Amino acid sequence: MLQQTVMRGEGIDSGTPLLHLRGVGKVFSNGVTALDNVNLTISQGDFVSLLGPSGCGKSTALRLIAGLSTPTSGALEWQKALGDDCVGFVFQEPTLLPWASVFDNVWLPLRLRGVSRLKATSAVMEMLARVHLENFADAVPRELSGGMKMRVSIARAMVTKPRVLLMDEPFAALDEITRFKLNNDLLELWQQERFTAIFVTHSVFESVFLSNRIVVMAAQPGRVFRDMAVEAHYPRDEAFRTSPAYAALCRQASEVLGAAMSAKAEARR
Ligand SMILES: Nc1ncnc2c1ncn2[C@@H]1O[C@H](COP(=O)(O)OP(=O)(O)OP(=O)(O)O)[C@@H](O)[C@H]1O
Repeated sequence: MLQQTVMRGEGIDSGTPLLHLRGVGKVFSNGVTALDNVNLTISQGDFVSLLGPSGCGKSTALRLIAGLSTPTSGALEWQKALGDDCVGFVFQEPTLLPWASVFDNVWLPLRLRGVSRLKATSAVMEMLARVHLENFADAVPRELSGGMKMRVSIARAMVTKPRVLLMDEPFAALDEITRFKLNNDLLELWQQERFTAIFVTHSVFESVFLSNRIVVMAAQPGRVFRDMAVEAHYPRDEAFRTSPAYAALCRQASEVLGAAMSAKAEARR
């Protein structure tokens, strides 16, 4: 099994299946087959990236996993029923309430569950500390950089301690240096909190840096092209980012992505 070959950080509970996608398909009413016969198992504690060209169904897959959409064929099977708080979602845009403070933005999911501001204080401040924003609780979004806004968005998604964090190209709009920092912070958070991460990206470099598995997808129809293990130890840091091992893994993933894109071209002929 793939997960057995993956080297993980100390104490992360991985390898137990959490979610199976069995023959999952999604055909939209306009006739587009966004996903065709997707078979995938996500294990507890995985950091899985969905990598592929535009239109290969990455966001559609994430929306199905989030329960925001239903498959037109096949089924998603969770090993244990997930409660309402068990899935967090981070989008490409941070989508913060512009008039509310950082604290109040992060409090929002707890507030919607009836938790008072006072009772939420320790959870909110703990989450802000985890994303290195404990000194910005009273700031409003316009006072923050793009990277800080995204940190708030991650803190808001994590404040309910979800078991699964779904991220749809959360760092795509950020400059490269900010993106590197947020990649580091996200990995640190993942190792501390031990959630399962499913991360959509177009970036080979980001997927290799973050993930223990990369699901490379092909388009037309959207499908899984290759499920690759990223065989590198956590924690991963700047030394890893500049290592020959990282470069070799990026080259390997680029080659698979290239093959997935040619598979698309062949399917068109
Ligand atoms: N609601 C919808 N109705 C009709 N077609 C849709 C809908 N949502 C997505 N599609 C189509 O399904 C296919 C897969 O879309 P999806 O957004 O999942 O791909 P993606 O890999 O996330 O793309 P990108 O990387 O560009 O965001 C595309 O051809 C898209 O146009």
